[in-house]
Amino acid sequence: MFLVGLTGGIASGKSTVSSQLRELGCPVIDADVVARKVVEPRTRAYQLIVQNFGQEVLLENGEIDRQKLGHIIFSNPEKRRVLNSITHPEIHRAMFHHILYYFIRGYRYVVLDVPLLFETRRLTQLMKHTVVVYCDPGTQLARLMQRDSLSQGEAEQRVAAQMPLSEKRGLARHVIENSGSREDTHRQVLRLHAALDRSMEYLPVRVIAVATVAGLAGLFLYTLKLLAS
Ligand SMILES: CC(C)(COP(=O)(O)OP(=O)(O)OC[C@H]1O[C@@H](n2cnc3c(N)ncnc32)[C@H](O)[C@@H]1O)[C@@H](O)C(=O)NCCC(=O)NCCS
Ligand SMILES: Nc1ncnc2c1ncn2[C@@H]1O[C@H](COP(=O)(O)OP(=O)(O)OP(=O)(O)O)[C@@H](O)[C@H]1O
Repeated sequence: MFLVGLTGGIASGKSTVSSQLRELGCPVIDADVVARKVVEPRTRAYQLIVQNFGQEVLLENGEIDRQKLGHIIFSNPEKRRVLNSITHPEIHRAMFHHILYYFIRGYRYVVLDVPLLFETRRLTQLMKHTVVVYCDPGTQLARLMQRDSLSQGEAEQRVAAQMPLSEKRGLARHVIENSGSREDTHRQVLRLHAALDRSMEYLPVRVIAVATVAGLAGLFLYTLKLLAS
């Protein structure tokens, strides 16, 4: 089995691409969904968030007020670092369990939709394929402002909280250009899907080498035995 890291910038179109991949039958693990699960009330991360950010980041029903916490961490790098240090280990652990589930079910590869993939070197090293969903800065800002009802300043702050998208594009093995229409993106997703299906990288090179040598040795011994009899 091999892992495919799908990443990009905030609102660059990762969810759009990952849902198209899901429709094609690919298993996808969405880090944003996992991140919501690991901070549910009574979890370890939840308790640490309340300890570090106070009761004021809770809604009346006791859940985390994501909007409020978002406003705090996107305008303060130190607070963002604290939240990341609480949530990221839990997110990675939960994602590992999801990967194991797909491995046991016999999937050849799994797509991990992780916004901060390249910001986490350890995670990047586990990926056989990396895919960046790119869109131009103007389109990214406009889509972010519209989707999350943010002012231009707030949207710019959120974009600035991540590695520049142009830099991520330079690090990726595959790039999906999502500044145009969804149909245009879908055509690229079909090509990516075909490339992943063709990829033989799930076969560990060492296993193939050992199997080949063992096969050749067996054939050699068998031939010797035939000649001797
Ligand atoms: C700040 C929180 C509460 C805001 O929640 P909200 O529901 O409004 O947004 P959501 O979780 O859907 O995230 C939207 C996007 O924001 C960006 N983003 C989220 N967290 C971060 C972060 N710590 N640093 C930079 N960008 C981030 C990502 O591009 C993500 O796709 C939430 O994002 C969070 O708990 N973040 C910390 C965990 C994390 O790093 N998640 C990203 C996946 S690894
Ligand atoms: N090709 C496209 N044409 C028009 N709108 C698009 C296109 N791709 C994405 N969008 C819209 O842009 C917004 C951001 O897209 P999406 O949610 O897929 O991004 P994302 O990278 O998953 O965002 P985030 O990381 O912030 O959760 C959404 O409102 C989506 O509907």
